Amino acid sequence: MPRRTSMSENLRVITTMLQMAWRADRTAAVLAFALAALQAVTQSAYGLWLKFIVDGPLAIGAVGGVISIAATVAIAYGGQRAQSRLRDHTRYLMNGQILNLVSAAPTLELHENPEHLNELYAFQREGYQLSQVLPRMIELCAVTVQIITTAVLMVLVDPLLLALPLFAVPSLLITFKTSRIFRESGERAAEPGRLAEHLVELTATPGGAKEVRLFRLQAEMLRRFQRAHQQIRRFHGQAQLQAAGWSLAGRLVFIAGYAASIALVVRRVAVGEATIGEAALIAVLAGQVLGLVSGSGEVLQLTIRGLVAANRFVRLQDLFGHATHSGDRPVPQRLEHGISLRDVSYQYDGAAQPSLRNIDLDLPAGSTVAIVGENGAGKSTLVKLLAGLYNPTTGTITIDAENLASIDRTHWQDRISAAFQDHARFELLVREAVALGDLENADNDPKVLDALERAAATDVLTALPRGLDTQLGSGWPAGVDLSGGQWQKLAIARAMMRPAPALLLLDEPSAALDPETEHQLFEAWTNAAHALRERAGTITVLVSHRFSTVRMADTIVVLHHGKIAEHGSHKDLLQSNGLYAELFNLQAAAYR
Ligand SMILES: Nc1ncnc2c1ncn2[C@@H]1O[C@H](COP(=O)(O)OP(=O)(O)OP(=O)(O)O)[C@@H](O)[C@H]1O
Repeated sequence: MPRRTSMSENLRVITTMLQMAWRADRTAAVLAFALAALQAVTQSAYGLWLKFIVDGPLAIGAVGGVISIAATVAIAYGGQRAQSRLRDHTRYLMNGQILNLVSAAPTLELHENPEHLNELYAFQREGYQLSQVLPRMIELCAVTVQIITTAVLMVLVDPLLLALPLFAVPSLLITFKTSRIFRESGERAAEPGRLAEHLVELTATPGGAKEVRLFRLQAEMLRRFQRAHQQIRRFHGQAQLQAAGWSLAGRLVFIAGYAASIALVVRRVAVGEATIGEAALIAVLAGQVLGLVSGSGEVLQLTIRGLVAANRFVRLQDLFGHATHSGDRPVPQRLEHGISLRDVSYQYDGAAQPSLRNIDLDLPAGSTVAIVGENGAGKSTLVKLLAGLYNPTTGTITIDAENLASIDRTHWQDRISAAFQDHARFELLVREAVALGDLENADNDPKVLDALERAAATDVLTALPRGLDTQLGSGWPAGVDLSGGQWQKLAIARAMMRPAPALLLLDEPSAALDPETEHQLFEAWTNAAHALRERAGTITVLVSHRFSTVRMADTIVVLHHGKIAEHGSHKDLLQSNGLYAELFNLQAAAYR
């Protein structure tokens, strides 16, 4: 449900936007506000200028006329340029801030909370309105300046003329009415609009395009697209007709007031109480009043819409800003003892029951640990807890006796390397996609090649047209797409970039590879981990469903419904003849 914002929240939003403008481009911000105010004054002064020319005291001549017009045009043009520069710079600054905030949060909880996701989604859709807030606020200031100067000039001629704006009030109210008509028609057109967008996307993306061709769906897609568009046009057409009727009625009321004002001034000129110049002044001002009153309504509405988006931005800032706080204790350079979990449970936000319960586990420094268990047993959740991507709901995780909750989370994550089954596909150059695993070595080709080798991914490289310089992703010029397994090998290579992490997490990173390759990879990693035992005390954690690989680990942890069913070496677990022995024998029998 949309929540109401308080006055102090609105004030904070406005201050944030003004600070943002100042930081984005202070010259453009000052110019935009100053020139808008100047433009408002010159517009009102135009009538005054006309009066003095008609009544004679002002003789500016042709040169003076040209200079005044040129100055007016320069002010208007300069103001527009400053506003659009300010809008662009603020938008970049804000998008950068959102990206920074969202990715700076060390845990994933906010990314999985539906309420926060809706907030983020709505912001992404409305974000463009944010760039309208400042220009609208500037316009609002300008309109206010113009209303005041216009009112002062009118009072000077005849205080009765102040009644004219009252005739413009129906037009102002009608602006609110018509914008409601358009908003409602927009809401009704949203569903066919989304459908039309979805149909275009389906035919344009490789996955959809394949099926559209094979099932010969082109004509059907076009028919559905046209039907959706007819609906959209009908909604918009009805709204436009209704709005036009209302606007006409409002204008007729104003025209009656306008005619009465002119008649009033003409009568005063006839009886010698006013000059012809004053009549010209009122004709100009009265014409501007309608534009001012109905225009300020429109600007006000756009400002409100922009402020709603700005409010969301401030809330996201609070939400993600708050989530970035973590402890400040350092991570030991070398793991001496290892990682311990004591009575750790984890329940996802909104989940009916915990995904992990009362986990007690020691991962000694320098060891290799395999985690096995059926789908949904809690393996990935355990991996993410170790990575500090979630905080345990209860219980503690300690790193060499230091509680993970008091360790600086970003430093801990700097000391981890990881590869996941649902890895990211970075559509960059191959070199960059791998080197992201250790930005300090982004330009170090020998390190990138070494990481590719340790990921058994050199075959991916040799098949690519430009080696490390190949652009990934077929949607980019000269870009190439890779198979699922090849993408996975690059993700593993990324994890291999950090030479001596404290923790190497491998969550089914080789599920798309054949069992033989996975076996060889884990064998190499186990040897490397043992070699690193003295230097870094690296703990290697592997999640896999393949028992031929898992058996190599020093410790195997068997998870069952979120609990540790048993743990120990392959030999010990086979001897104890529990769940592990049962699963191992089942898989071995299937391979025989
Ligand atoms: N983001 C989430 N929100 C809510 N529940 C989740 C979330 N992620 C996982 N779960 C639930 O937590 C439980 C453990 O999931 P987890 O991904 O850790 O299992 P897993 O052992 O890695 O499974 P798999 O072998 O299928 O990858 C499951 O019941 C799952 O439905």
